[in-house]
Amino acid sequence: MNKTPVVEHRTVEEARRDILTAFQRLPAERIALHEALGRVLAEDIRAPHDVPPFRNSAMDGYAVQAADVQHATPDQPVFLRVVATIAAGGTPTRPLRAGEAMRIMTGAPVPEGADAVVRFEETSDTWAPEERPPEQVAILNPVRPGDNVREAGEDVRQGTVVLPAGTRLTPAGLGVLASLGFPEVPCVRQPRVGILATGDELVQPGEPLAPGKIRNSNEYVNAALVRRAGGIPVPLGIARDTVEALTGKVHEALALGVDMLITSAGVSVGDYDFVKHVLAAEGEMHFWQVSIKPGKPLAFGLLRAPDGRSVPLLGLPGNPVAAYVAFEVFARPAIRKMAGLTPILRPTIKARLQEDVRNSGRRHYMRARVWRDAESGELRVSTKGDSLRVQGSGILSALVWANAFAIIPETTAHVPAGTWIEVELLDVPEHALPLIDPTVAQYEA
Ligand SMILES: Nc1nc2c(c(=O)[nH]1)N[C@H]1C(S)=C(S)[C@@H](COP(=O)(O)OP(=O)(O)OC[C@H]3O[C@@H](n4cnc5c(N)ncnc54)[C@H](O)[C@@H]3O)O[C@H]1N2
Ligand code: MOO
Repeated sequence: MNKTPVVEHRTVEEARRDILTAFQRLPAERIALHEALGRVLAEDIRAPHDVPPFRNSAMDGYAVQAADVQHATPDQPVFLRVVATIAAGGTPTRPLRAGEAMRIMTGAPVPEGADAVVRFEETSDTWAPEERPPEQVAILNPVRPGDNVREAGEDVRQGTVVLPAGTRLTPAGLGVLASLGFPEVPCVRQPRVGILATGDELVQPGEPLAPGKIRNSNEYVNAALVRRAGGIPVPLGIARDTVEALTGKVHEALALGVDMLITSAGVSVGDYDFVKHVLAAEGEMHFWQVSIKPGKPLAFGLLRAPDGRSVPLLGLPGNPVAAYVAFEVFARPAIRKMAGLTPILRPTIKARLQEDVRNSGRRHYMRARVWRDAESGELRVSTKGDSLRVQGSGILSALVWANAFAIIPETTAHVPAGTWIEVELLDVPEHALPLIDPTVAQYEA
C-alpha cells in the first residue's frame, strides 16, 4: 500500500472553489412535458407564435362595432342585425359591418370589423323569448373598443424569450410551453450520483444488529439529499473495509456511468481509514482538513473511469451530522451546478440568536430552529434543543429537530444572545425564501 496521503488545510471557500471547478453543467436532453415538472431548461425558449394566436372573445355575447352602440341604454336599446354565430374553434366567414352583430362564444375568433363584444347579459337575450326581436339583437348598454376582446399575443408575443435557460419548470411553466406548442423541451440532464457507504461496522436497515454494528444511515440521508439537490441517487450499498471490496465498489460506480461519487467515512485518521489509500490509487485525490464544524475531514478528487472520463469523488466524513453538513456545503452546490440550477449556494437569511454561543476557530454549522416571533415579527433562532447533545456530530435526530443551520463564523469566539446571525433554512425552496425574509432577494443572482 502506498504511503499515507498528505492532508492539506482549507477554508470552506477554498475547498468549495476547488470542488466546483471540477463540475460543469450537464448536456441537454429532450423531455416530454408530462415528465418535465421540476426539470431545468437547457436553452432559452422563444415563442414560435403569439398566445393567444388570434384575437378572440373573452365573453359569450355579440361581436359589434362599439361606435354603433355608444348611446345604447336599457330604455333606448340599439338594434343590430344578427348575421352569424361563431363558436369556439370556428372561424368567421365574413367581416362584420356597421349595424351588424354576430353571436360569439368565449374563445371564438372576433370577426374583422368588430372591435368589442357585448355580453349576453346586456342584450335582449335576457328578455323572454316572445319579447326578443326576430333576427335582431337589442343592445342595452354601450361598450368601448376593446371591451371583452383578448388581443392576439397579449399573453405571449411571438419571438420573445418566454422562459430563459436555467428556469426550473413549474406547472404554470409547463402550461406556457404547451400553449406554445412544445410537446417536449430541452432540459439539463439530471446528474446521477453514486452513493457509497464504507465500514465493517455497518449493516443495512432490516438486517439484524449484531454486537459492535450500527445501521447504515448515511446512504439514506445522502440519497435523499441528492434528490433534493436535483440529482438522481444511485445507491451502491456498503463497501467492506478491504481493498478489494472498496476498489470493486468504486469500479462498479464508474461502470454505471455516474457523474459523481459520494462516499462516507474513512477520511479521517483512524487505523482502518485505508479508504484514503484506495481512493488515491483510483485517481487524483486530495485529503483536506476543512475549517468547518462538523465535517472537518473531507476527501475530494477525480477518479479515472475506464472510458477515459474523470469522475469527481467527494469523500464525506462518517459521522452522520458531519456528513450532512459537508453534503450541504460541498456536494449540494456541485450537484446544482451540474443540474443547471441557480443559485448554486443556499441563500442565507438573518435571524436573532436566542442564547450565547461559543466557537473554536472553525465555521460552526449549528443545528438550529428558526421561527418568527409573533409580537416583534422578528426571525429568531435557537441552537438549543431538548437534548444537551444537540450539537454532537453523531446526533442525527437533532437534524430532524432542526429546520436551519445557524452559521457561526470561524473568526468569532463568542456570539452574545441577541446578535443577528446568518442562518440557512433547510428544506425551503429558494423561490420561497423572500416570503420569509424580503431582503433575501439580493442573494438570488
Ligand atoms: N484522532 C482523531 N480522530 C478523529 C478525528 C481527528 O481529527 N482525529 N476527526 C473526527 C471527526 S471530526 C470525524 S467527522 C470523524 C470522521 O471519521 P471518518 O470519516 O474517518 O469516519 P469513520 O471514523 O469511519 O466513522 C465515523 C463515525 O461515523 C459512523 N458511520 C460511518 N459510516 C456510517 C454510515 N454509513 N451510517 C451511519 N454512521 C456511519 C461510524 O460508525 C463512526 O461512528 O472522525 C473523528 N475522529
Ligand atoms: O466532522 Mo467531525 O466533528 O467535524 O464530525
